[in-house]
Order: sequence, then structure tokens, then C-alpha cells
Amino acid sequence: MSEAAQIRLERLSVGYGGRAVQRDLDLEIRRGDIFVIMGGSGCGKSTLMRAMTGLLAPLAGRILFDGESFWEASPAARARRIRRHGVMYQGGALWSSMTLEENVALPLQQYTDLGPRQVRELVDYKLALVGLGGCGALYPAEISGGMRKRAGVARAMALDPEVLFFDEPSAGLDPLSARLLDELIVELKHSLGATMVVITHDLASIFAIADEAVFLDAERGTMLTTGDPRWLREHADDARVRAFLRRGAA
Ligand SMILES: Nc1ncnc2c1ncn2[C@@H]1O[C@H](COP(=O)(O)OP(=O)(O)OP(=O)(O)O)[C@@H](O)[C@H]1O
Repeated sequence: MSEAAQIRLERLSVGYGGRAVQRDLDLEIRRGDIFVIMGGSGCGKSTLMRAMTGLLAPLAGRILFDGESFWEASPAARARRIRRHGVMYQGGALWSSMTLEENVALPLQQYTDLGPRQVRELVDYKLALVGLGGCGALYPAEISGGMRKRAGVARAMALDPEVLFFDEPSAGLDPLSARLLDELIVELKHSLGATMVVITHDLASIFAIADEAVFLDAERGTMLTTGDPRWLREHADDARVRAFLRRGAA
């Protein structure tokens, strides 16, 4: 594993009931990078993310975080590792019966010994970081989809994660809100230094945020290439990757 890599997939196969959706995935994700998992509908992006976040055991191969095998570790060690990660699910996945403040406080109350005042201060700080300062008392139903996603990001960041996973962050957002969320993701990369793994097939997002990306192909059931998507758009060996990255272009 090279020095700068924080995450590594080795001959990884993921799928359901013994049937692989994606196989033979080999790649490295550098510390502090925004790494995008891209590919058409149904190619297995979410399935790969489930394996990386601890929800679905791989069929074969390994996922290494800082050189440690995630799925070969004991369940207790895996749970400790999961606590060092944050996940923003589609739609933000907030509890609708709780205010934004209560939603963001939840992981802090669950996993730390901080007192109510410290929790409150951290929650205010995280909400301010995502541009929702002063909105803590609102309920998810009272805010826009873009704001809900931002609150989801604040909650995912509550425990100062080393790795942040985003599942289709721009899904369901109007283009302006989607671009604002992209900007937030890039800002957080610079301010937090966290490594970010983002699933998206939104081209504008891919070009705005990705340092590096992998293209998963549904037909072949494996990755076709990795690299900087701007470079891949022009130079990828595989025509499918170039076509995917040039969709809609004249
Ligand atoms: N729980 C499951 N059990 C069995 N098959 C599943 C399950 N979830 C997804 N699949 C199948 O696995 C394949 C990959 O699905 P996945 O959701 O990972 O793709 P995706 O790239 O994230 O798609 P999209 O961009 O449409 O969200 C699909 O053929 C899907 O039908």
C-alpha cells in the first residue's frame, strides 16, 4: 500500500446471495482526496458503498483502511472503525420527529461522554459549518431538500470522521442546490482534511468535486478505469468511460 493511500480495495467482489454485482475491484484512495464512484444506473455503486461502510460483507477480496482489513477484523474492531467514519445517506436520512439540533446531537450523545453543554456547542459549530447556523430548532419537514442534505452532512460530521461517505448527494436537488452542496463538499475537504468517498452519476458534480474517480461498468461487472475524470473524459482507453463523461456534450 503506498504511503498516501488511506483506503485500498484488493480483488474485491461485492454482491448478493453469492452473485457478484462488481468483482475484481483493485484501487487506492489517497488521504484527503475526494474520490468519486461513478457509473450508470444499477452498476453497483451503492452495493460497493454498503461494503465499505460495514453494511454488506464482501463476497471475496479485502477492504483496507490504514492498512487494516475491515472485514477480517473482529466485529468489535470493525465497530470501532465504523465510528471513525461518517455517512450521508440519500435524502439526509434525518429523524423527522427530531429537530436538526437533536439529529446532529444524537451520535455525540451515543458515542461520547460529552456533557450537554459541550454537545450543544459542537452541534452549533457543525450546523454553522454547513451553513445552517441558527436553524437548529427547525424540524426536517420545515426546511428545503438542500438544507436537509446539509443537515445530513452536519450529522455525518458530528464525530469528526476521518472518512466521509456520501450516497448520491445531489439526487433530488435542483441544479443550484446541487452546486451549493458540491461547494460545501469541497470546502469541507479543505477545512477538515477528511477523505471523502462520493457516489454520483451527476456529471457537473463529478467535474466539480472529484480529485479521482473509478468507473464501474454494469455490463462487465467490474471497474473499467480510475483517474482524474477531466483527464479520463479526453483520454480514457475505454470508449464507454469517455462516452459516460461526455454525456450531453455537443
Ligand atoms: N438487496 C439486494 N438484493 C439483491 N440484489 C440487489 C439488492 N440491492 C441491489 N441489488 C441489485 O444489485 C445491482 C446493483 O445495485 P446498486 O443499487 O448497487 O446499483 P447503483 O449503481 O447504486 O444504482 P443506482 O445508480 O440506480 O442507484 C442491481 O442489479 C440491483 O438490482
